[in-house]
Formats: sequence, C-alpha cells, structure tokens
Amino acid sequence: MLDDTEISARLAELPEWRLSGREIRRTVAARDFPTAIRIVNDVAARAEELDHHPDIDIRWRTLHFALTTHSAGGLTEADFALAADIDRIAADYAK
Ligand SMILES: C[C@H](O)[C@H](O)[C@H]1CNC2=NC(N)=NC(=O)C2=N1
Repeated sequence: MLDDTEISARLAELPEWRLSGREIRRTVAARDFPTAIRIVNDVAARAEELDHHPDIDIRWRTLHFALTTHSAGGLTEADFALAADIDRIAADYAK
C-alpha cells in the first residue's frame, strides 16, 4: 500500500483524479450514451488485462470511476496504472 507522500506524488501527475478516503475518483463526460458505453468496454478490457478492476457508476453519458486495491485495503501502484489508462481511453474518445 502507498503512503500519503507517495499518493500525493502520483496524484500530481493525474490532475483529473481526486483522493476520497482510500480511493481515487474521476468523472468522464462522454459526448453521448453510446460513447460512454464504449469507454466502459475499453476500460473493462484493460482491467481484465491488468487483473485490476474499477468501480464504475454509469449515469447517462457521465461515468464515475473509483479505484482502490481491495486486497491491500488502500491505494497501490495498480490503481495509478489503471487511472493513467482510463485517462488515455477517455482522451481517445474526446477527439
Ligand atoms: C484474484 C484476483 O487477482 C483478485 O481478485 C483481484 C481482481 N481485481 C481486483 N481489483 C481491485 N481493484 N482490487 C483487487 O484487490 C483486485 N483483486
């Protein structure tokens, strides 16, 4: 599990993400509902590759992602790696 200093350093490189308790969270506003679902599908595929899975709340075209490492009871490198991938996927669909 990462300590507070390590978490702050990684969050500084991921400006879309906010710390909330033992999770990091971000919102993605897709252009429409089908695009939101494509983003979810791409994130799901990446999560399977990494064997690390986000909590996802789908509200029409707005997605809320929350990342934590359940087995560690807090944030680990795996959360920040997946966060960076979610940012790349969201950016691809914003073009
Ligand atoms: C067996 C498998 O590796 C574990 O259940 C994985 C799967 N995906 C996971 N995802 C997340 N976010 N936290 C975990 O602890 C976790 N554990």
